[in-house]
Amino acid sequence: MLRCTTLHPRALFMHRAKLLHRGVAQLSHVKVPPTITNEPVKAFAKGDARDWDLLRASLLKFNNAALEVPLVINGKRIYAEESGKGTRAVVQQVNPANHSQVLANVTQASPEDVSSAIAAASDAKHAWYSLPFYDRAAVFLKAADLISTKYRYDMLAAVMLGQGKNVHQAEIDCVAELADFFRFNAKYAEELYAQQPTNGAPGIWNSVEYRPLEGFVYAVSPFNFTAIAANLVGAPALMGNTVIWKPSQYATLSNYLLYTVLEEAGLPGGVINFLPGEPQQVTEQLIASRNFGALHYTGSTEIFKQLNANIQSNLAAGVYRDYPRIVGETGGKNFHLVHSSANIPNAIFNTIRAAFEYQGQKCSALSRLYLPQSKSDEFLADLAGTLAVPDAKFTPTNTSTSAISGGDLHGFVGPVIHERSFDKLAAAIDEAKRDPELKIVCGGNYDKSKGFFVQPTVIKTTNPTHKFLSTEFFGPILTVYEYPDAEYAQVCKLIDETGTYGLTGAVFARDRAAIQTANDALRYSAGNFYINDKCTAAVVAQQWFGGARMSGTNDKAGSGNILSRFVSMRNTKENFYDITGYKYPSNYD
Ligand SMILES: NC(=O)c1ccc[n+]([C@@H]2O[C@H](COP(=O)([O-])OP(=O)(O)OC[C@H]3O[C@@H](n4cnc5c(N)ncnc54)[C@H](O)[C@@H]3O)[C@@H](O)[C@H]2O)c1
Ligand SMILES: N[C@@H](CCC=O)C(=O)O
Repeated sequence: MLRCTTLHPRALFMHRAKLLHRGVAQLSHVKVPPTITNEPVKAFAKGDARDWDLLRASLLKFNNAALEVPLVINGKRIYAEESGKGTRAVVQQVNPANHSQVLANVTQASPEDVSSAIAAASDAKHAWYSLPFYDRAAVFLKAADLISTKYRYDMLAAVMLGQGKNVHQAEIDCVAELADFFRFNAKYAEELYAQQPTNGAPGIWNSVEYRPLEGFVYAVSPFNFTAIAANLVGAPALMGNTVIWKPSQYATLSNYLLYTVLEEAGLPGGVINFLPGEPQQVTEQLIASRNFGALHYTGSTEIFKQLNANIQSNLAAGVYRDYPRIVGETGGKNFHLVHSSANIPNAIFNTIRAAFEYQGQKCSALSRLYLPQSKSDEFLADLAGTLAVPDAKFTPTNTSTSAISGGDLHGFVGPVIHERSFDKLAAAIDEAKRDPELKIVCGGNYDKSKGFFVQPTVIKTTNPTHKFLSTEFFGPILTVYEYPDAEYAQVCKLIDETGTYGLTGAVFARDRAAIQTANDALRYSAGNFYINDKCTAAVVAQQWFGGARMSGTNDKAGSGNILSRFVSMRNTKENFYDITGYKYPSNYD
């Protein structure tokens, strides 16, 4: 393996690419570091003064001035004011806890920029996939280390301010899960490449090459997890693909920071092209390209369905060279099922975390709860009582991120992401106040005067098929249905048949027969099923994540499986024996 560490990353990349064209020697079978393990989550407990100080310094940095965020195409930064390539709009990202604070002015891609990104992805392709795997993996392994060390507090601050997370939620996302994706993907890629044909014949050598897809990968990321954005771009790029990345307008600050970290880690220009822009316009243009090879999407179900339809229609019209791969993880209506044998305090605390941490804005968030009638009154009274303590109480001026610049960083809940979401949630709460089949157990307030705050709200319904039990609100609203204890098996069936999603779910019980009944009846109701644990917080490499039905293609982020969606295998057979005639033994005179 040739090492040349004194060159600038781009120069190093070009140098290595040239060597490859000349046939540089491969002198060892390099393995990914044996130390790969889950990144430890920092606690930010009361005594962790150094961590808090570093975090405050980073928060101040972003609080002081709005960042100008450019497009990055072929490694070149393009700002709105540059002339010569069409007109470009600018969109602002604001702090959802304080919507008068602008955090970033984000340049939006013009149609000419989209064309340039397609060309850049195509131009960078050969040199990138020709690099030894060791070199591609090194970029992502180094980026993971930069995130967990040098840029840890900046990443946390960007996510807390821009995406409305408290420090714990930011830690498990933009540090731990993000670093885990980059590190474990390298390990899984190595395992995938090692898979070779196992049978052979004398004189024959078979091998399989895991080619990147021939076209570019289009990555569309959601606002809620920076780690997911990292995996959406990182998984295909690691496998030798080039990527065009359209980040969410509500997460651009942290996403751009991630891009710059990847650059510092040695990512060559053109491999990942950072392309914020008007979603529909950018997408229509990209998926109309003959070079479109795959969609790697995470976001809402309706948009994914529409993208599927548009891609299939282009396919039928003969637009593409290949059948595009479509990998998408989408919405959920996740459940907790509590059996009468459950440890009730455990179920209550897990329910609060699953429904209300990060304001219910996780695809995995709990939003429907099924309680046995015998335990329901006790459960709901304790739940409401726990939510009423000052920490979790709805007071917009002292919730965690609402007062970030003022210094109160220790709350449990924060704002929802934007006004559209706030309005939708407020309308749902108002509807609950009017609907005779619904009763608000606790919560029910909202306020957008300063930030987009919705109080954690628990709503009881008497109707087992009420639309509140099947609609994804993506916010801190939990709907509860009380079932007769004797109808446990029927309620499993009810859960399975309510709604269109199949993402996450949990059963709480001590009785093993009850656990088994749920396990069996809910086999297709959740791609991630939990027993006596909350339905959120899957960890890379531990709980492989994703759901089926209308929750996505279930390719399992955090596992090696997803990498196989971004390669197209080529089998090579080499024959060491020459033949001396064309006839077979059976062809005799
Ligand atoms: N299953 C999972 O792993 C998972 C993980 C995170 C989020 N989600 C889901 O994501 C949703 C919340 O995230 P969000 O609010 O960012 O979702 P969203 O659907 O509003 O946006 C997702 C992405 O799609 C883009 N987009 C919007 N309109 C588009 C269009 N017409 N064409 C192409 N792209 C378009 C957005 O700009 C963004 O980049 C929820 O439904 C949640 O369940 C799922
Ligand atoms: N790993 C996260 C993914 C959340 C998606 O939005 C979880 O399982 O809660």
